[in-house]
Amino acid sequence: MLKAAEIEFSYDTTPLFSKVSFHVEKGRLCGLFGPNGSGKTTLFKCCLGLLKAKGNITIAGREHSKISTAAMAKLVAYVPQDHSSPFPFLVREVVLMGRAPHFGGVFGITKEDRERTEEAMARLGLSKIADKPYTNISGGQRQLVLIARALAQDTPLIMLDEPTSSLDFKNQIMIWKILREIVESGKTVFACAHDPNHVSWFCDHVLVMGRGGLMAKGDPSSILDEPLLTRLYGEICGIGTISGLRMVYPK
Ligand SMILES: Nc1ncnc2c1ncn2[C@@H]1O[C@H](COP(=O)(O)OP(=O)(O)OP(=O)(O)O)[C@@H](O)[C@H]1O
Repeated sequence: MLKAAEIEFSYDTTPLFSKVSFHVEKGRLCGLFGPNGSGKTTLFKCCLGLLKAKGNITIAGREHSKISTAAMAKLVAYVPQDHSSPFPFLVREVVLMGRAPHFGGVFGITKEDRERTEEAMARLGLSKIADKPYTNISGGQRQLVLIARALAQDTPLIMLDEPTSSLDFKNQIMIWKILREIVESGKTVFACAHDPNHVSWFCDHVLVMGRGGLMAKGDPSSILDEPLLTRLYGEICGIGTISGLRMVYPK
């Protein structure tokens, strides 16, 4: 679904990362894991064409630089790490914006657009705050609204940058379960995550960013082992099993 070959990007004279190659396969949930500042958001922005990288990126078999903005909006939904709006749009209006790539010319907003908006809000438990201004809700609620907007956009690929960073425990698990349902319906999800447990519990595949590029990729439970976590964070992580569930815990 998303293929990157030999990607290199620099903000200044020194590359932040180079030789980054990976494949996010269709119908899979791929995690992007790595320490603060390792370049995960930057790599996402390169994949989305928001930053220009060296190398080759294809989405759904099409070379990324040749995809128009309108076509890209039907292919990929992006949930940024944080977002604020200067305008007091209602929650419902922000979610409806996800439908913009589907608005039908003179027909404008259709019944289907409105139904998909209501469905996405209901799925994320937002219906009760649908008429509240987006500027007057909490950071966690804003994060849920952006995820709802991406679901309403109904694209084959969804990219989420730390989608659960502002959420309480219940909502974190709800989001990961929804992401699983999405991939089980045939769509593809690529998500940055900081919690190794979330990655190993919910992702099919993981890419690990280290200093200068990718340091590992593959099956999360075997890749995120103690030696790798020690290389990333020092000697702070142990790995055990509780009720059959693999658990990374602080030593
Ligand atoms: N616009 C920018 N100009 C210059 N340097 C930048 C810019 N944006 C990010 N950086 C630098 O690039 C590096 C990677 O940043 P990036 O946000 O991609 O990391 P990240 O892995 O997503 O981090 P985090 O986990 O903290 O969100 C950091 O050192 C950051 O300071």
